[in-house]
Amino acid sequence: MDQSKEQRILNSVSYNAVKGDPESVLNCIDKYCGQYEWAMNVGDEKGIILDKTVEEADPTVALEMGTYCGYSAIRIARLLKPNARLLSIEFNPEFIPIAKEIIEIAGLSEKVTIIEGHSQDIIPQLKKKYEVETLDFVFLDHWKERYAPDTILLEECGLLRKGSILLADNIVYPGAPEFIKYIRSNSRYECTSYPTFLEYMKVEDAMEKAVYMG
Ligand SMILES: O=C(NCCCCCn1ccc2cnccc21)c1cc(-c2ccc(F)cc2)cc(O)c1O
Ligand SMILES: [Mg+2]
Repeated sequence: MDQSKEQRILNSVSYNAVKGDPESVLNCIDKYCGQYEWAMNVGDEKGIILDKTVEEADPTVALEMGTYCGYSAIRIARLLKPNARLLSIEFNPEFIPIAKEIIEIAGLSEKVTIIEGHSQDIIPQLKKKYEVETLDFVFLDHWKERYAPDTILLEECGLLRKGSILLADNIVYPGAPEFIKYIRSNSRYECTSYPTFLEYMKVEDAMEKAVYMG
């Protein structure tokens, strides 16, 4: 059976990246997906917004929804302080071994825990099963129609604290209109929009930052 796009991305990283060097893994994926096969990594342009937001949050515990090949997990984990950790939820089982291998090549396996499942099932388990008190940073990059209900679920599970920072990808393309409606009309969030471009394309997109005020 011929290889998947995600396996070809792993091949390219495995062959071209410098082991233990997260920047070289990110550059390799961006080059491959920019030149050969588009893929839904947050990419190098939106990646800078992600970097800045992670640096602002300086999280001890971070959550990501939508692991895919591990690109944003590497972007986040490479900025984490010692003993800080990233939990990343992925529901598509075929992506998980590929993401694990790419994160391993970046030398960041100790900082990243990939959890297989649907966000709506995993979020309620984070406190007890994954020993999370509250989340300092959340990156939303999974099903766009789940951004709003999962944000509400994070609140209901007591996983957000005063100052928790949420960052959502794809606000314009593919779009997350229900999330925008919810978060911008909710006085408990301070929202900022970052107009940008879709990964590897000259197509407009945006990211939304929402700080939970408790
Ligand atoms: O769909 C996107 N991402 C989500 C993929 C599926 C996530 C599934 N999943 C993962 C964890 C998880 C937990 N619980 C439930 C479900 C879960 C996406 C799409 C595009 C895109 C596509 C086509 C196009 F022409 C232009 C743009 C660009 C992006 O940046 C994206 O992020
Ligand atoms: Mg995305």
